[in-house]
Amino acid sequence: MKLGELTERLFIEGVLRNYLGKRPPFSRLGFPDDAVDFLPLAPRIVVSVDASSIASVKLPWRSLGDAAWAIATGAVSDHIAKGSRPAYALVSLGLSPDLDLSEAKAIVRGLSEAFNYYGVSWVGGDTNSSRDPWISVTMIGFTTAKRPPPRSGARPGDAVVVTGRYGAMGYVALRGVEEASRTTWVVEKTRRPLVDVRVGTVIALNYKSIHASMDVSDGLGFTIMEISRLSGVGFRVEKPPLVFKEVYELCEGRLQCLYELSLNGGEEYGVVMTVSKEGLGNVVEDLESYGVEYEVIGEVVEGSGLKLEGVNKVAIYGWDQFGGYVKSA
Ligand SMILES: Nc1ncnc2c1ncn2[C@@H]1O[C@H](COP(=O)(O)OP(=O)(O)O)[C@@H](O)[C@H]1O
Ligand SMILES: Cc1ncc(C[n+]2csc(CCOP(=O)(O)OP(=O)(O)O)c2C)c(N)n1
Ligand SMILES: [Mg+2]
Repeated sequence: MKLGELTERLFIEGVLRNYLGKRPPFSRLGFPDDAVDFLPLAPRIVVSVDASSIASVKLPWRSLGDAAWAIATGAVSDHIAKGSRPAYALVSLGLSPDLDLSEAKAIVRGLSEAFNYYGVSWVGGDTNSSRDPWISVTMIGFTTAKRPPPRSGARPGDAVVVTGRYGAMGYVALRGVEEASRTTWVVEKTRRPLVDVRVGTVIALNYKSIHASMDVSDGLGFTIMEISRLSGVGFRVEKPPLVFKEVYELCEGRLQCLYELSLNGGEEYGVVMTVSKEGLGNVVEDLESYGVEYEVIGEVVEGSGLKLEGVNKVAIYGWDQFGGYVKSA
C-alpha cells in the first residue's frame, strides 16, 4: 500500500503514534495535542534542529532505516558537543505519497531505534508530503554547565582532545562509494554512525576548563579548521586521532595515510575539544573512567590553520550540503 492511499491521518494514528515515547513527567500536553510541554531536567535548556533529505545520507549499503538512524544520530551529536543530555525529540517528516507503507515504517523504525539507543524520547512532530523524502529532528536537551563550550573559545596553550575513532568515512570520501561498498569493514563501520553520549557528561562536568568544543559531522579536519577560524587561533597536531584497526593495517604506520583517512570523511561523530593545561588531567581522568575513546592530538597555538607535524600538506575536504565534499585546506 502507498502512503497516498493510506492518508496522513491513518499514518499518524496507525503507525507513528506507536513509536512515541511516554509523556515526560508532569507534562500536561502530548500526542495528539498541538504542542508538548515538560519541566526542565537541568537549569539550562539546549535546543537544536538538524535535517537532511534521505537521499543525501543514503549510501548504497544503508537501508532506509539506517539512513533515518544516521539523521537522528546527527541531531544527538550537536548536543553532546555542548555538554547537553538530549532528552526529547520532535520529528518532521517529508514523505512522498508514492512511498510504500513498508518503506515509511522502515524510516520510522530506524528513527525510533536510534532514539531508544540514545535514551531520547520521541514526543511529537509533523508529517508532510514531499517528492524528495526528508527528516528534520528538533532536539531538546539539558545541561548543568553554566557555560556550554562554544566553537569560538579555543586559546593558545590549550590541549586538543579528540574523542571517537576515525577513518572509515575517510575511506569512502577518498576511494569512492564503489570501492567502499566492496570493503566489509568500511560498510560495517559506516552503516549506522554512533555518538558516545558519555562525552556530553564529561563536557558538562568540565565546562570550566573546556574552552571550545565542536562535534565532527562534516569531517575531523574541517571541524578543526572551523574552530581555528572562529577562535582566531592555529592548531599544531602531533599525532593522529584513534583510527579503526583496519586503518592502521592499511596505512602500515605511514603518517600521511593516517592523517588523510582520519581528517576526511564526516559522520564519524566524535568531539573536538580544546582544554586548558590545568584542566586536562581531570578531563582525561573522566574520559578514562567512563571508558570513552579519545586521543590528545596536539595543542592550540597563536596564528591560524592546521599544522600537521611530520607530514607534507594533507588535503582536507569537508562535507557541504550543497557542494558535497569541498576542499577546505
Ligand atoms: N536556516 C537557518 N536558519 C537559521 N540559522 C541557521 C540556519 N541554517 C544554519 N543556521 C545556523 O548556522 C550555524 C552553523 O550551522 P552548521 O555549520 O550547519 O552547523 P552543524 O554543522 O552543526 O549543522 C548554526 O548556528 C545554525 O544554527
Ligand atoms: C549518498 C551519500 N553521500 C555522502 C554522504 C556523506 N555525508 C552525508 S551528510 C554528511 C555530514 C553530516 O550531515 P549534516 O546534516 O551536514 O550534519 P550537520 O553538519 O548539519 O550536523 C556526510 C559526511 C552520505 N552519507 N551519503
Ligand atoms: Mg554540529
